[in-house]
Amino acid sequence: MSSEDYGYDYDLLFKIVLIGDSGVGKSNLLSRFTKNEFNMDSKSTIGVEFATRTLEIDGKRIKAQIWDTAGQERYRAITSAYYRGAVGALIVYDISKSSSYENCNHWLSELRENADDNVAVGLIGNKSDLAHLRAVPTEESKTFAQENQLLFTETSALNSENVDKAFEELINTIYQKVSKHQMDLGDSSANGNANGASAPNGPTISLTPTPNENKKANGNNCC
Ligand SMILES: Nc1nc2c(ncn2[C@@H]2O[C@H](COP(=O)(O)OP(=O)(O)OP(=O)(O)O)[C@@H](O)[C@H]2O)c(=O)[nH]1
Repeated sequence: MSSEDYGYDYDLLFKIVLIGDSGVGKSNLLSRFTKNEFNMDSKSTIGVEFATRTLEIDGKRIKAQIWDTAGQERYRAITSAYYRGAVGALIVYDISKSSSYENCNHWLSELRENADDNVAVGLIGNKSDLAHLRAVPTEESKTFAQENQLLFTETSALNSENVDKAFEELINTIYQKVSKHQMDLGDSSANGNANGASAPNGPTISLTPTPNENKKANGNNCC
């Protein structure tokens, strides 16, 4: 039976989390990728939000469910629930703010402590349109990414530069990990939960499919 027979509109669901300091542009990267929207006056995220976009790889419909939360410490009482079931993460900093880059070490440690060992991770230097205010050299971030086995892209949520590329590279990497895991298991888990990815007609790990595409999950409704 195919997943369509079960009434699902995707074959695999990947939970991806966005992390990074407040104001680096996480919410705008999410809205640019999922809705092609940008908001110059966006307010700090309160609670947790998510939005989805479905892509096709190898003829399979991959639904990326991307979670966004506030970078501010005072809103961050949800850490372990936020990371639970994530198969990918993007650590975002602002290329014009060196403190946001220096804090990437903290975000990487928090991710490693809370997420699955197999989680695929990308580093994003956002606001590349602010080249005249650049405070973080590209080469420095590239080296940091290589040393920590992270994908690396500089993006602009404002003018869309590399936003699709950054998300698609991460989703592709997750997909390769899932495919490899299935091959290692002789494909016996074709509907299964390689690295925590959930398939509609396989066992659901920590994420259940949602009926609505874009949801807000504030406070008690969250996680
Ligand atoms: N120039 C420029 N500004 C951006 C870009 N992305 C986001 N911004 C602006 O940066 C500010 C913060 O953006 P948000 O997307 O709310 O940042 P955030 O990381 O979600 O912030 P928190 O929710 O507080 O964690 C807003 O004024 C955005 O308009 C970008 O690529 N270029």
